[in-house]
Amino acid sequence: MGKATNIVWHKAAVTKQDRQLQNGHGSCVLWFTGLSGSGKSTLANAVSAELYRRGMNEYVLDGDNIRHGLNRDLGFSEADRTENIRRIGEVAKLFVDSGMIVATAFISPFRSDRDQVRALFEEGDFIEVFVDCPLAECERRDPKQLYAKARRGEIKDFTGIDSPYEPPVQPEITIHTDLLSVEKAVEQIFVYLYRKNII
Ligand SMILES: Nc1ncnc2c1ncn2[C@@H]1O[C@H](COP(=O)(O)OS(=O)(=O)O)[C@@H](OP(=O)(O)O)[C@H]1O
Ligand SMILES: Nc1ncnc2c1ncn2[C@@H]1O[C@H](COP(=O)(O)OP(=O)(O)O)[C@@H](O)[C@H]1O
Repeated sequence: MGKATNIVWHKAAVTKQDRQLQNGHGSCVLWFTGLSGSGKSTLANAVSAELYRRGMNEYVLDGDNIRHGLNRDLGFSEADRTENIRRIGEVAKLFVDSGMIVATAFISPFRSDRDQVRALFEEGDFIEVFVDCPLAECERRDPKQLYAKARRGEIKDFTGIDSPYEPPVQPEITIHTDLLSVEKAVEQIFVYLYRKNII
């Protein structure tokens, strides 16, 4: 429950359906979740670039970037990660309402937080994409050298090392990035979007 009282929802003159009709495609959130280095940002951006190339309305919300602005007041405690994901869920909902296909790239390690976000959306609008990659491979990639720092004890509460990651139970899409190329993974996501008549 929010803190404010005496607020009344204002119905918009232009609806999500109006925008989808004008755009010629549906809107949804592709919610990429997985360990650091699993490939969330790479895939979110690759999908987004291909949607853009085909003339569709898309946007990427990325953990590292959002934490520089909107969520700069949040750290990596359990409570802060929960608040981080709650806010992004609300932002993603606005994007979906605006008729966009939005790709989010957040570790979002807690199942209950992801389920809370799912509950904000209409059936079918929330597409959980599990970027499944073994910790050993993420650590081998270590694109930002963060695992190395975490192993040396220079970063505390690092996901997969000393902070938990709860894998999705029934994600709409699972991508094994240790086995599949980026191109094939993008193809897999496009097949899903076509099959669901979103694009
Ligand atoms: N302690 C700790 N644990 C995990 N990740 C850390 C941490 N400290 C910094 N980073 C960097 O922050 C990125 C994760 O931010 P997110 O907003 O996606 O995290 S969360 O969803 O709130 O758990 C994450 O980005 P990705 O590597 O792209 O996942 C890291 O670069
Ligand atoms: N099949 C793949 N899918 C996604 N990323 C891959 C794949 N194979 C190798 N990589 C590499 O793994 C790293 C993943 O980093 P990034 O996308 O930033 O992950 P995350 O956003 O999950 O932290 C990149 O350097 C990327 O080039």
